[in-house]
Amino acid sequence: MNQSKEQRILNFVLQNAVRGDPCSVMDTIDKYCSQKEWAMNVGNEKGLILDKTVEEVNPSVALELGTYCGYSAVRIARLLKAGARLLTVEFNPEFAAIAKQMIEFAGVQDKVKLLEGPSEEIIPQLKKKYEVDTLDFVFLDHWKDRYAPDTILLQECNLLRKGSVLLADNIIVPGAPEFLKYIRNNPRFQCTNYPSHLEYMKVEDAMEKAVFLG
Ligand SMILES: Nc1ncc2ncn(CCCCCNC(=O)c3cc(-c4ccc(F)cc4)cc(O)c3O)c2n1
Ligand SMILES: [Mg+2]
Repeated sequence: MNQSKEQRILNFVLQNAVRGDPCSVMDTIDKYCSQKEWAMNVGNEKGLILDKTVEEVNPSVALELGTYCGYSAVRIARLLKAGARLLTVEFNPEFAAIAKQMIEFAGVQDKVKLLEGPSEEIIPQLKKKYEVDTLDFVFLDHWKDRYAPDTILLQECNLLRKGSVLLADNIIVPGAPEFLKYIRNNPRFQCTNYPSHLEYMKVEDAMEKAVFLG
């Protein structure tokens, strides 16, 4: 049974990155995906926008929707202060298994909780099952047509507080037009667009930051 692309990415990291060094893991994934096989990690250019946003928010509780191989989970977790945690949601069991190993190899497993399942099922469980009060930061990187309904669901579940920050990937490619329409016309959010490029490509992409005003 030949390996999946995601298994090849993980193996390349296990063989070439430095165990316990998150930056080494990120750089090794970026090297593989820019030189050998493209993959939908947020990448280093949009990754810097993610870094700046996480550093600005300095979240105690962060949520990521769409873990994939764990690249952005490692990227976010490495910046979290002592005691802070990242909950990351992935519904593809094969990707979740890869991400778990990636997160452990990077040495950030104590800060990350990987939740397997669709966002629409996990979000309503966050308060009771995962002891979340409110979310300081949310990174949206899952199905692009789930960005808007899940933003509504987060509000319905009282998971956002005044100042909670959402950051959405892929605003241009693949695109999240319904989310943009919803969030930019909603007076309860203050939006900022960050032009960038699709990971590992010269194609234009962008990220959108939305601060919940309460
Ligand atoms: N509801 C729910 N709950 C939990 C979940 N966990 C996973 N999923 C499903 C997520 C499926 C992957 C999402 N990501 C993307 O599709 C994506 C695509 C591209 C891209 C592709 C081809 C191109 F030619 C150009 C750009 C680039 C990106 O940066 C992307 O993030 C879930 N869904
Ligand atoms: Mg993405």
